Amino acid sequence: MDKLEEYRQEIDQLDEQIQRLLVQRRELTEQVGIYKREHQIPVEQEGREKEIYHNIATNYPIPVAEDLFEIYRKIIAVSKRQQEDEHCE
Ligand SMILES: O=C(O)C(=O)C[C@]1(C(=O)O)C=C[C@@H](O)C=C1
Repeated sequence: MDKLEEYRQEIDQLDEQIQRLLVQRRELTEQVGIYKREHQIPVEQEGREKEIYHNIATNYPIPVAEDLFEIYRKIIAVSKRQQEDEHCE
């Protein structure tokens, strides 16, 4: 097997783990959404989002942290949309 194929197999394995974790995260944020609805708490929690970005900035050097910020902006946007949709049900 050539080297490129080997790299891609490794990427596939990592992607499986990432997807599994993202689905677990999604299930949790769904529960958070239900809790917020029951307790009339707004979906968007700016302070919590800042904490998440702060944790990333603390754990990774700038170029890596910036890439992670970009990915997390999307993850959090999707989880807020999911919670907003639950709010409408
Ligand atoms: O912590 C929350 O309140 C969540 O709903 C989770 C989450 C996230 O996806 O991490 C989503 C929306 C909030 O604005 C902040 C964080």
